[in-house]
Amino acid sequence: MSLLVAIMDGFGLAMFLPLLQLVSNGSMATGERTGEMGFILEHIEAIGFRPDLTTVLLFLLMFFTLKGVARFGLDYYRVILQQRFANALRLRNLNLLVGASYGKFADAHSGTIQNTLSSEVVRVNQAYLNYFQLLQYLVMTIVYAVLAYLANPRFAAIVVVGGLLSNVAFKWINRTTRAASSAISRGMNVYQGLLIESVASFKYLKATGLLERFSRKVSTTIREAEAQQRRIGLMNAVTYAVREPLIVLVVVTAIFVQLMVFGEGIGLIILSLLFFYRALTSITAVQSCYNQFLGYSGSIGNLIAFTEEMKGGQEPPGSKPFTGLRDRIEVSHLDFRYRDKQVLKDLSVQINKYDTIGIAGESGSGKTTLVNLVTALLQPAAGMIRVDGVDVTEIVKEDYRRRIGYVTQEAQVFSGTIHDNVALWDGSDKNDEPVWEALRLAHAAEFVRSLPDGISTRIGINGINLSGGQRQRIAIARELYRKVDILILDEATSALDSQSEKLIQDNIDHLAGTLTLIVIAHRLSTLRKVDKIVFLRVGGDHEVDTFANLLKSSGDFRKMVALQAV
Ligand SMILES: Nc1ncnc2c1ncn2[C@@H]1O[C@H](COP(=O)(O)OP(=O)(O)OP(=O)(O)O)[C@@H](O)[C@H]1O
Repeated sequence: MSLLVAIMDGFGLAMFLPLLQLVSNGSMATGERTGEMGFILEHIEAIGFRPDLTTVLLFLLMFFTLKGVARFGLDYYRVILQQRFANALRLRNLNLLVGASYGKFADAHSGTIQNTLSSEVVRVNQAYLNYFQLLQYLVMTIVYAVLAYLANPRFAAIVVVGGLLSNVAFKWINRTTRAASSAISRGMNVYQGLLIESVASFKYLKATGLLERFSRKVSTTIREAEAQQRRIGLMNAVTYAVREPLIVLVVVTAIFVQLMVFGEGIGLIILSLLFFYRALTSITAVQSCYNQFLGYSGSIGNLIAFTEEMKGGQEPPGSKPFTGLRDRIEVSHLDFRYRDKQVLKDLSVQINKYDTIGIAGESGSGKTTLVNLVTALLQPAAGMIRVDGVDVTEIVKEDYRRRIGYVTQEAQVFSGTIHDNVALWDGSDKNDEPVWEALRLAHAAEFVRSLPDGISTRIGINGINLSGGQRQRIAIARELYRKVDILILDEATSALDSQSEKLIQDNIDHLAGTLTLIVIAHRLSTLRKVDKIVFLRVGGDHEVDTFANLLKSSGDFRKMVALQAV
């Protein structure tokens, strides 16, 4: 399409020569006086048109109309492609993020993820636009150069020389822009990270007066990025500013050489100059597109690095089907370490279907790590976890995890109504009963009923604030609604008052036997009735037994229970 735009434009411009001649002499010159471009007129005459003013004007109009049509197609198609490109980019990276292993995700910098998936995609899209505009202008430059060559080979040589000269001037500008662009991308990663952290820890930072210090760090990063952005702006401004004088310089030189040195006629000079002007405009457009492209090139590097990083950290989806827990989860001789820090050592425990298992131990002893291994979020260094006899790492992870409920320490509440939060937008808007049932089981029905809009009350961001205990009860209700096989309560009762904790405790007792429960608890009293307790110590030592037996056999356990009873 670029080719078509340039050719139609070239043909249209070529019509000015016979027009000039008609106006000044009353007749058209033919042969070498029109240069090699004479073939256009010859063809027009060959198809039966008289070489007069009307024909020339009509064809002039037609060529420029066709150019307009081609230009429309070109621009519109580019927008479509650009949109498609941006979407493909977003979806591909989103899929990579979804498929990434938990370990990879935990190691990644949240600012980088956020920045890459939001601003960097926009910047890369802009780079894409500049890149294709560059190609477009490059095609045009070639066409105009060819037309200029056809009109007068000598001029074509000057176009090439002019282009090469301007290239030297732009080289330095390009280098500076590229460096500034990389610096911006790096700065934006830091900025987004700081922003996320200050939003997540807003209450703490505000209450302790540390928000000031954080915001100072954020503003320094912003200022640095701004300085780099200014450099890019300066380079782009220079590119634009020197463009015109540079073209005029070449044009003036060309006129001078043509008139004074070669004694060329004015008509052909004007036609050649028109092509020159177009070719040089295209060349400088190529230059400025390239410089703008470089301005975003840091983001391309950033995005590619992110994509490669995520690609390298993809979780194998697993191949063995899973339709629900039938018999047991068997943890055998499990070893796990974070780099050189041993967390679990030779741990074996059998979790039968419908069992309730407690995991206890001091802070940092590996309770959460054990659960992450059971849910196959982490891979053991040695040993194995078998689910109904199948290695958990080989099971189709998605199917397996769909059967797992997880209530974490920071109970997840999403921005939406209570109904949305329990049913997670599963399309059951009309039917409230199963949601109420789950709320009842989680002992949340009563407080939900007292809310201004009941089950339709908005919570989370832009909604009402819930207490820590209420959030956890909503989170538990969500898992009960999903009818999972395995429910993991990770410190689920830590934010509850003793009355609510008793209710949840009752619920655990009530749920016990209806699904497989894994309860991580700081308060050992919660684990009094469980079938088995995995008692962990920092460094990997552990004991697995019932509450009563541990009281007898383990001095540490006894001490912890005694301390908590105080
Ligand atoms: N992604 C990680 N990289 C490196 N070390 C980690 C990582 N996650 C946890 N650890 C370390 O592994 C150890 C076990 O952590 P884990 O969160 O499993 O303990 P926990 O018993 O659940 O602790 P708490 O009761 O405080 O929640 C801790 O020393 C922790 O610092």
